[in-house]
Amino acid sequence: MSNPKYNINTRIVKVFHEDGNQASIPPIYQSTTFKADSIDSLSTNNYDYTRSGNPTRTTLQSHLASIINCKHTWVVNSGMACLDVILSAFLKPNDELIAGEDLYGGSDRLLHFFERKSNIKINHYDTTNLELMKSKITKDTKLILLESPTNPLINVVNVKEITSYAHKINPNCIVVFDNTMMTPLLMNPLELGVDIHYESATKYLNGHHDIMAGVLACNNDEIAKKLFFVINSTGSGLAPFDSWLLIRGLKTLSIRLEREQENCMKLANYLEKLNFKVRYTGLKSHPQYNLHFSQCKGPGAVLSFETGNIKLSELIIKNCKLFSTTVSFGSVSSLISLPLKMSHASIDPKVLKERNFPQDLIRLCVGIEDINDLINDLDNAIRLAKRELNAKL
Ligand SMILES: Cc1ncc(COP(=O)(O)O)c(C=O)c1O
Ligand SMILES: N[C@@H](CCSC[C@H](N)C(=O)O)C(=O)O
Repeated sequence: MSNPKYNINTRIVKVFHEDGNQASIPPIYQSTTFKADSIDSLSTNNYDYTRSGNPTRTTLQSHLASIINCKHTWVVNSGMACLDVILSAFLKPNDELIAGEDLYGGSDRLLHFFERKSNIKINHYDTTNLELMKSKITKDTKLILLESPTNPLINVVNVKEITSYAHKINPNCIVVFDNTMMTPLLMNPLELGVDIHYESATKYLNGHHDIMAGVLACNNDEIAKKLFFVINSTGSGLAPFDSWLLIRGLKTLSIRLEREQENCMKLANYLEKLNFKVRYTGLKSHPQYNLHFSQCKGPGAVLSFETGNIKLSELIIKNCKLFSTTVSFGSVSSLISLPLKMSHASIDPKVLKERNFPQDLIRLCVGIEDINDLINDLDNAIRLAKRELNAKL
């Protein structure tokens, strides 16, 4: 277990490492092989091949264990690789899995790939409905995948209640939590009882949209071993240079998030005043505001809003200049997107319709820019969009 002596804001900056040369910053071990001491042993520090382990990756993993305050972490080459490793490690044909109805599009796509390929039974339910969840979890439920707040509908799930109920019904049920939206600074899913916490480090943890990475965390030795087996066997461990960049990016996580949340809150208030239906856990109008703050320390910096008209939404996005039109979130710069056609386009349109996915939903991922510039950009885009829409009528 990591040393909890320092507070989290100190732990994210203080990287412990030893390289033999007293380098202040952990070096990049850009080497695939490590010389063995003899044919019967590995190198002095137990490395032989970077797929199995690399000192830069080890430094990052220990650093993340200290931030998350957990026993084991593994870093892999994307958030989706985390889910792939988990499903490969724990599911076999005919196993039953429960997941949310509005989980991230890429997760939905991967689950259904496993369903077709390995005959896993996947049931999607409204994970925000605790009673419904309790009625669906059985002793045959092998794995539950939760996300909160969900991307992009910003629904909140009662993680502690669902997890303890699942463990009561089936002590071997693995509850997995995707913490990409919150990061370890705002939420600690392992403390809420989940078995595996994973997140896309491509987002907030790295924060600069220049690497893909994923983090897996757990406290159970057996689970950690099974995860490592797949990572080592398939070679999904994060490369040394990307590990080094992630160590660097992590150091500013706290101050980035602070500013991003502050900006996001102001944008949410601005949009709510314009009478858009705004989904943001920082707003008292969010129906699960209290639940969210009972399990998280902050609202995060992703909001979504409905304009009531898909054309209007498209025109708003088109007219933004400072907000880039792109998928992803968690970067220092602000982004705008239409999830239906972008991040969630991998879900069958028929399924999205069945799940009442709002077609006009705009997602904002808020960065650290000056808030006045962000509000002006959006204000200008909304004004131009309304004018263009009226001209077309
Ligand atoms: C909530 C969530 N989980 C997982 C992922 C997957 O992460 P990555 O893109 O790093 O594979 C994403 C986005 O891609 C996401 O939004
Ligand atoms: N074309 C990509 C889309 C990635 S979406 C990335 C991110 N999670 C988001 O929510 O914006 C794909 O096919 O996965």
